[in-house]
Order: sequence, then C-alpha cells, then structure tokens
Amino acid sequence: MTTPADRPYIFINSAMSADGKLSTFERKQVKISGKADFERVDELRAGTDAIMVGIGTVLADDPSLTVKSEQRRQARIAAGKEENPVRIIVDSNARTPLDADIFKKGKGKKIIVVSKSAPSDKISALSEMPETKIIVADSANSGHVNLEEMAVQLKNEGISRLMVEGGATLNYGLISAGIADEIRIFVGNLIIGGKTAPTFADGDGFSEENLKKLTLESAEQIEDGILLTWKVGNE
Ligand SMILES: NC(=O)C1=CN([C@@H]2O[C@H](COP(=O)(O)OP(=O)(O)OC[C@H]3O[C@@H](n4cnc5c(N)ncnc54)[C@H](O)[C@@H]3O)[C@@H](O)[C@H]2O)C=CC1
Ligand SMILES: Nc1nc(O)c(N)c(N[C@@H]2O[C@H](COP(=O)(O)O)[C@@H](O)[C@H]2O)n1
Repeated sequence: MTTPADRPYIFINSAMSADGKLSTFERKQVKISGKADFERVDELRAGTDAIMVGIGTVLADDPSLTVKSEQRRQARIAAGKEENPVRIIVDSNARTPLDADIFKKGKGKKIIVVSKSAPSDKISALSEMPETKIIVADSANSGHVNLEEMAVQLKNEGISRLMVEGGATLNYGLISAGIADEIRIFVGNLIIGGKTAPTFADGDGFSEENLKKLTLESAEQIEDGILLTWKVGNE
C-alpha cells in the first residue's frame, strides 16, 4: 500500500442530503450547500494543488472546478501558483467531452487520467486541448484507471495535496483502495430519497468484516447543515 510519502495527501469533500444522497435519481446536480458552505469549498479549492472528479460527475454536472473568488485567485498568483489548482478527471475510457466547461472556464493545467483501453482517437483529441495532459494509469491493462498508480504519478507531477469532489463511484474507489486520507462531508437540511440516487460512496460496497473505520475530527454547524470531518483508517 502507498503512503502519503509516495502519493498526494488525498481528501474528499462532498455535500450530501440528510439521507446520504449526493444528487437525485435523475443524477442531476442538487444545491445541497448554502452560501457559507460554498465559500468554505472555494477556500479549500484555493488551498490545494489539484481538484479531482470522476467522469460521471463531468457528464452529469459539467463542473468548471475553478476558484470562484477573485481575491483567492490573486492570492494564489501572488504565491507563485497558477490561479486555479490543476483540474483532474478520472476517465477510464476518455469520454470527457471536448466542449466541457473544464476546458472553457478558467486558466490552468488539466489532467485526464485514462486506462490503456481508452480509444486512441479520443486520447489524441483530448491531448490537443490547451494546457491538457493525459496520464495512463493501468499497468495491468484492466480497462479501468488504477487509482493507486494514478496517485503515484500525480505526486510525480508535483501534486502534494489533492482535493476530490466526487462523485459516488470515485469516492468509493479511493476509499476502498486505501488512499483517501480524510473525508469532509457537509450534511444539508434536505431529503432526496430514491434507491438509485448516488450516495456518498457507491461502488460494490464493503462486506461486514471489511467495513472502513473513521475517526471523527470535528463537527461544525454551518447554516442549517453540519460539516463532519473524519480521518480514514487505512492501516
Ligand atoms: N453533492 C456532491 O458533493 C457531489 C455530487 N455529485 C453527483 O454524483 C453523481 C456522479 O457520480 P458517479 O456517477 O458515481 O460518477 P463519478 O464522478 O464517481 O465517476 C465515476 C467514473 O470514474 C471513473 N473511474 C475510473 N477508474 C475508476 C476507479 N478505479 N474507481 C472509481 N471510478 C473510476 C469511471 O469511468 C467511473 O464511471 C452525479 O449525480 C453528481 O451530480 C458529484 C460530485 C459531488
Ligand atoms: N460542495 C458542494 N455542494 C453542493 O451542494 C454540490 N452540489 C457540490 N457539487 C460539486 O461541485 C461541482 C461544481 O463545481 P463548479 O461550481 O462547476 O466549479 C460539482 O461537479 C460537484 O463536484 N459541491
């Protein structure tokens, strides 16, 4: 297993409903956070080297993943950094649309992480997008990105602190690979419901003997929700 010395420190930040859902059964983006929580997220983004999402989130939400506050962008520039952290998509089959907002909004480097099975025409089109690098992380030729291999390669790209903003499948993948160090969940004051709606961690799920244990670091009320910060036990 890798340690934070071989890979970036990885923390997941998500917003979920009181019943644990990230969005609706239609997989449409829901505003769970209020103004104060979105400010907190922007501050977190500004303080990281990179922000990552899965391709499911790109196809559902088309996020830009930029730092929204001009003041925070200027502070990054003053510190000798790009105005936005590196924006990363985990995209085994190179399905990222060429007109995605990540390419249209905000300056800075983008990384698309693909598997060896990704179609070469899609890879070459993506690699021609401005400030965009393709990383292949699939030495076993499994057809899926190997998240541990990816993390080591990202460290070699100079990324030491990585913020993950979902979605449900990627969250589970990182936790089950033992490479999520910290989880921050804003629990908002709404119920979404729906047995097919994405939850904080989907994937295959853990069996009872393999349940992932967390250590609570803090619980803080923000407006009508609560922010829970947990360390993940990866031993
Ligand atoms: N409320 C919140 O904070 C957030 C909500 N969302 C919601 O979550 C939903 C999207 O979640 P998902 O569909 O689960 O997509 P996802 O964003 O988790 O992406 C899943 C994809 O990641 C790729 N991937 C490649 N290798 C992987 C690996 N080894 N392990 C895991 N994933 C790997 C696969 O192509 C997989 O299909 C949307 O409805 C979106 O609105 C997304 C982000 C944050
Ligand atoms: N923190 C948080 N609260 C919510 O209520 C949300 N719906 C999300 N979603 C995440 O934010 C991304 C959008 O980013 P941009 O505004 O386009 O920069 C979205 O894709 C989710 O990852 N997050």
